[in-house]
Amino acid sequence: MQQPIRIGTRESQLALWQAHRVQDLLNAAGHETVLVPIKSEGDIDLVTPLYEIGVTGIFTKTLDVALLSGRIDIAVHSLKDVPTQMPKNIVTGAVLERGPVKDILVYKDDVRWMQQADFVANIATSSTRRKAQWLRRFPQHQLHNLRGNVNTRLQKLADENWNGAIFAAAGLERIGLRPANSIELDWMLPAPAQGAVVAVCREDDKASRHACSTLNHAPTRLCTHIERDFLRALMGGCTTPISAYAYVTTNNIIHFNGEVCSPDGTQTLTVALNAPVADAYDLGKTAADELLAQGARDIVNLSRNAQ
Ligand SMILES: NCc1[nH]cc(CCC(=O)O)c1CC(=O)O
Repeated sequence: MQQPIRIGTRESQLALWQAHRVQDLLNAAGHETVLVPIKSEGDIDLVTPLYEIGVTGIFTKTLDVALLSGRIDIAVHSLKDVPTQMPKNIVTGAVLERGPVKDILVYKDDVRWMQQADFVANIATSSTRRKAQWLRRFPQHQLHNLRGNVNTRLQKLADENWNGAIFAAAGLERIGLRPANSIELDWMLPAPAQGAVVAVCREDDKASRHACSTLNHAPTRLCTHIERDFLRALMGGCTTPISAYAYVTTNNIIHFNGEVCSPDGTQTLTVALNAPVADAYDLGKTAADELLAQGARDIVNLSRNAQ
């Protein structure tokens, strides 16, 4: 008898939702599955050599270790948390159809202050990308750090005397926690691969890779590939304000928007390109080359020095 496919997930509510989604899709395709929640960090023996072979992502490391050691067969991640360089021997099994892509502001009371040029709002986010774009638009505002999973962050916002906090719409909507007091930040360019979920497999595990392949959404995979290529080429550690969004229109054209920003929001370079789907695979790289030719390296280095 075949063993059920073991799907590894972190234990946060959002991570569990995403892993259940992968499980439902695999079950619908006729596979037996079991969820394996894995405590992140600390409670697992992280063997040094695994880091040396490139397991680096702070959010994804623990699951990748479990995958490489054979404890699970598939690991489910938010693709935006996955380092652009995948660990050795780990490959993409499927990128699911993308959910909501944009960032939202969850606010207290109201947001009339957004129209008041002299109002000093207190806004919480730990993302350098969100900080930079917010300061570019509202240079007088005060920004505050806000860490933890989305549940923790919502609670902190309720407890603190802030005017609002920034979240990915996908994270809150998936678990049904997007408050009525929230607005989409349509002017904010999202993080590369925001709103996309990936299932990764061991490279040599043909059965799991084959099972995953039916879950793959080709347009999402291509768009997020382009966005992540852009990020990789600009290299950008995870602390650099780099944003990217690619989407397909009905005439099979991919539209790409990318941006690199200084941490204080005063310097920005943007690029907008499009190409037919069939020719778009290297669009992210092309876009990054365009920004590098405009001096993007200097802006990226500002983030390095700011850390
Ligand atoms: N950085 C943490 C993280 N990773 C993925 C999501 C949400 C889901 C997604 O963007 O795909 C979040 C929360 C957030 O950014 O508010």
